[in-house]
Amino acid sequence: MNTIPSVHLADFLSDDPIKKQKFIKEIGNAYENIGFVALKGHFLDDKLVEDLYQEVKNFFDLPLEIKEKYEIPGIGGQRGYVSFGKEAAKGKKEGDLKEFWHFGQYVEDNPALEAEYPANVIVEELPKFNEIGKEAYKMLEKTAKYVLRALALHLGLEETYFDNYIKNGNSILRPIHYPPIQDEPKGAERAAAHGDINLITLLMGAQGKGLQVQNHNGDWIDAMAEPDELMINVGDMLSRHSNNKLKSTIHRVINPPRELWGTSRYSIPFFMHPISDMKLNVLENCIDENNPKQFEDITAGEFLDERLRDLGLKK
Ligand SMILES: O=C(O)CCC(=O)C(=O)O
Ligand SMILES: [Fe+2]
Repeated sequence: MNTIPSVHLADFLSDDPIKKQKFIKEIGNAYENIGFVALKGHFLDDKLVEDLYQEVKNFFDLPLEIKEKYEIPGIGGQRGYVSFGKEAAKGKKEGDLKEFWHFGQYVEDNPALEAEYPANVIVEELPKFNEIGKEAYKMLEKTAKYVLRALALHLGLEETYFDNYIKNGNSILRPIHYPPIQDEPKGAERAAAHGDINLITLLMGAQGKGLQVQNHNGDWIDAMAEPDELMINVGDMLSRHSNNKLKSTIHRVINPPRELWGTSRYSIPFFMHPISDMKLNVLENCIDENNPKQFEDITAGEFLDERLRDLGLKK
């Protein structure tokens, strides 16, 4: 596969069982091959998308000493600001050429989870940034819920299998700013090759060149979405759970050619995580003679901890 297939969520939400089945088949095939789809028909309207980009730009435009007020020690960068160069891809020593922000779950009716997660960080200078971030978080979470319902059916599970694991899940919305490049990056990239940690990722901002995905042959292919599409990919948690039936594909963000070094890139991934108690143990119906169990039993919380250490975000 050398292109990213495009699917429409309206098919899955349709009353017509043939359309619904078509969506499941298309996304299932895409995830068994390239691991990525571009999705139309998500729940973010144009105004929300526009406001979100504006607020994200406003935030990253703040002076560094203000942004640094919101960099909270001791929480593995899981909420608030993470400054330039802090995160390095697993196995890489050069930090990525990016700064980012994390909005976390807005827990409802669950004091235990509220106590477990770090609190969201509020930017005093930009009240609208906090509001719009929350609204986008909710709409992306809702979109992701339906995508996971389709994948549950594709995997031969109950349609609502994931619902209780993702309700109040440890999901994260991460606006990223890749600033203009000043000096020769010396081995550093905007985002070095990596697989995502979580169940699925919904990415806003893949409209310009930059994101590349590695196919079966090891070739890097450009992954670009239309203006009304989200790029959605499988993360390592879902790959483990499905015994790698669904593929968590390695991807990266390359540095622009020199004549474009002066431009920023903004992208906004939503990393859909379950609650930390979810067992990622390989599903029985994904194991057979030809596909023996490939992964050790582990919970989502344990797996996340391990990976935050690999990224240099947690000590
Ligand atoms: O900026 C992008 O387009 C992709 C970012 C990404 O892959 C990530 O943050 O995991
Ligand atoms: Fe990623």
